[in-house]
Amino acid sequence: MALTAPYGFPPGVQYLSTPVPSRLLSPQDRLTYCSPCPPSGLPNAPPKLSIRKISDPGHPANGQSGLFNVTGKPIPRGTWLRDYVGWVHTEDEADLRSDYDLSLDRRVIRDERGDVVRVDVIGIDATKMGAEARFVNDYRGVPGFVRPNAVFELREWDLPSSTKAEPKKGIRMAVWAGPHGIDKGAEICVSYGRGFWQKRSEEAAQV
Ligand SMILES: C[S@@+](CC[C@H](N)C(=O)[O-])C[C@H]1O[C@@H](n2cnc3c(N)ncnc32)[C@H](O)[C@@H]1O
Repeated sequence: MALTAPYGFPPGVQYLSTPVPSRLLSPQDRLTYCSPCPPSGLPNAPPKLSIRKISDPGHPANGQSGLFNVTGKPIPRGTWLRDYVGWVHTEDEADLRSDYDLSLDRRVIRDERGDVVRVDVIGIDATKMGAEARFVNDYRGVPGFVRPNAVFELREWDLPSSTKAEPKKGIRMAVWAGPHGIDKGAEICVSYGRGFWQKRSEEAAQV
């Protein structure tokens, strides 16, 4: 069944409910990061959010879009808001210029002595495909914000094939209401981390 994209979702971007794996992802990683999550696997019912065009010259993302709380009331702290879905890929496939790519998971691979052999990074890019969470802006410079009101954090649930002897988890990167909750009508803003903006200013200096 074709999914209906929410109002404000760009027609050129594929609307997803479930992350799409790169062909280079291992069968195990596909299962972990790209299995569909049934409604019973969600931490709470999805609160009503809306993608809105920003038309405030004082907003640093003026002219772009953002994601807003339209539940008509504050959203309590710790509420699950949305999963960050997109194209799930290996580190080598990361598009370093992407505005929608984030690190989904890091796995430390050790040898039999316990020494670190390498760290595998799994990324998720919502440039060409994604859902509402791709519209979450960074709080820096946004009028009224002194700190983010939401956070990125992993969540997991038991896959249907999971047993006590062999537990199997599905994992998603998700956006959650921060420790002070989200005010009625407020934009949902996270921190992308200083690294994101540092990289930006280095790129701008090279132009
Ligand atoms: C994941 S997208 C966020 C959604 C984006 N506003 C849109 O309409 O598609 C990340 C991009 O949003 C913009 N952005 C987000 N937060 C910002 C901020 N605090 N200041 C300036 N630009 C911001 C930057 O262009 C950044 O590369």
